[in-house]
Amino acid sequence: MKVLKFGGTSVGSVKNMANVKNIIHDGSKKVIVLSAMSGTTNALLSIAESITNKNTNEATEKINTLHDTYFTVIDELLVHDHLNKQTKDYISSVFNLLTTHTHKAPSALLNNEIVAQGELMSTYMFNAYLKQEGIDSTLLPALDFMRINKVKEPDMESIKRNLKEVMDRVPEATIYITQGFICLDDKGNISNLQRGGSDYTATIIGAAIKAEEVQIWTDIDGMHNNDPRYVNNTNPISDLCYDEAAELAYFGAKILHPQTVLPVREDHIPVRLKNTMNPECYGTRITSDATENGIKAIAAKDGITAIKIKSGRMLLAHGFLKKIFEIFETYETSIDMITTSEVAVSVTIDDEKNLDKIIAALEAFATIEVDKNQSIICLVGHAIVNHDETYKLFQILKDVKIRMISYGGSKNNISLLVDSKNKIETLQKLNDYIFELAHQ
Ligand SMILES: Nc1ncnc2c1ncn2[C@@H]1O[C@H](COP(=O)(O)OP(=O)(O)O)[C@@H](O)[C@H]1O
Ligand SMILES: N[C@@H](CC(=O)OP(=O)(O)O)C(=O)O
Repeated sequence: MKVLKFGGTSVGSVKNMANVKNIIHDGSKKVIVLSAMSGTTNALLSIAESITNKNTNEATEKINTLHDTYFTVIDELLVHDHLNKQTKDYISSVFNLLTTHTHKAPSALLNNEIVAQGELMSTYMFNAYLKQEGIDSTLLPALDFMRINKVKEPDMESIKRNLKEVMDRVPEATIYITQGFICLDDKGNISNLQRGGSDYTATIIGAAIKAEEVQIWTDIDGMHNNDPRYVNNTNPISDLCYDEAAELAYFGAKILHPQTVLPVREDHIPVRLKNTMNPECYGTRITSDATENGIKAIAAKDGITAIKIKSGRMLLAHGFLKKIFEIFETYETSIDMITTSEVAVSVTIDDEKNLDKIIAALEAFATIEVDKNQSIICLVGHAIVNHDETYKLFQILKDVKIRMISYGGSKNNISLLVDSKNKIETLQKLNDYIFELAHQ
């Protein structure tokens, strides 16, 4: 069985939902994972924010605007009277729930419940649409099987058990539809797999049912070799190995949630990235096979803070790095990049929540300099550190100010840290040097 995940754009308009219907309607048994319609998760987060700020009128206005958008889509999507009415009744119940939430005390749990409604609405609507089109499908509520544990990782044993149970209730179904992104936490409260988490839902399900393939359907022809939102002349990559895909996703390639490949790599389940608007295109295939050597793709991750820890006297004394790492461990902050010199260590973090406390603790034995608004630019490719063409990367140094370089941490990754205001220029220049000029 295959697992097919369709993202926000794929279910974001009636035209795209028709494309999804055509893609899935081939008679083979499959699990379909849907995200919320594009824009919905942001709208729900914004409603939650108004509630947190105790601005009930603002929250109500936002709820009403979103409600009208949904009713317009339903009228276009569902021309069958009964299905139109039934779906509007369900969507109204969701918006009534949101309205009751505007009078409740703000909390993280309430926010999670609000943000979960996007996937609940899209799956309900799409299931009704398939019924209207004469296609048999069955809704599998993700909250009946998707669980995370105390450390917010998927609880695979319980997911496997619960999923089997809910699927066994309807063994005759050909198309199972479920919600991406949402889950229950270890206490049974509604939670989620973080932004973009529907990709992760798909591979978790893929691993749980030992799927033959997981397909991530989106609005672009697969993983491009650079960020198409900022760079001209990017191209899709046909094949990636799990390591390469994991590095790119972690370092900002928005097309994939950072954890996507983790659940499936052990069982060698292939992941395909495909374009809902151009299904014939090959897309990208992610497997365990090593691919050709050399720089394959570039991604960038924003919101990075660099911390320079200077202490001439103690730096190379043994135990000094341990002391530094213990501080980051105490404040549950992970380090992305690290570079060292005779007199200083520089590290980067992407979570500033405990920055002040971390600085205070480090200042007890070192001088600290902090640079905010940095971006990590990550170059990925099988064995790139040893490749003949990798020297081209260093041509960038004559044009762009680089704050840190990480080379050799893994054979497949070279990372640069630049000021975020130089990110686009750096990405474009790397694209020109590495992918364009290389072929002239
Ligand atoms: N390296 C990359 N390759 C392809 N797309 C990328 C890359 N980096 C960023 N993107 C962006 O990711 C978008 C698709 O991801 P996302 O918005 O999460 O889709 P969906 O809503 O289908 O889940 C693309 O439209 C593209 O702008
Ligand atoms: N709806 C969630 C989960 C998700 O994966 O969405 P998308 O597939 O559109 O990236 C979000 O916006 O974060």
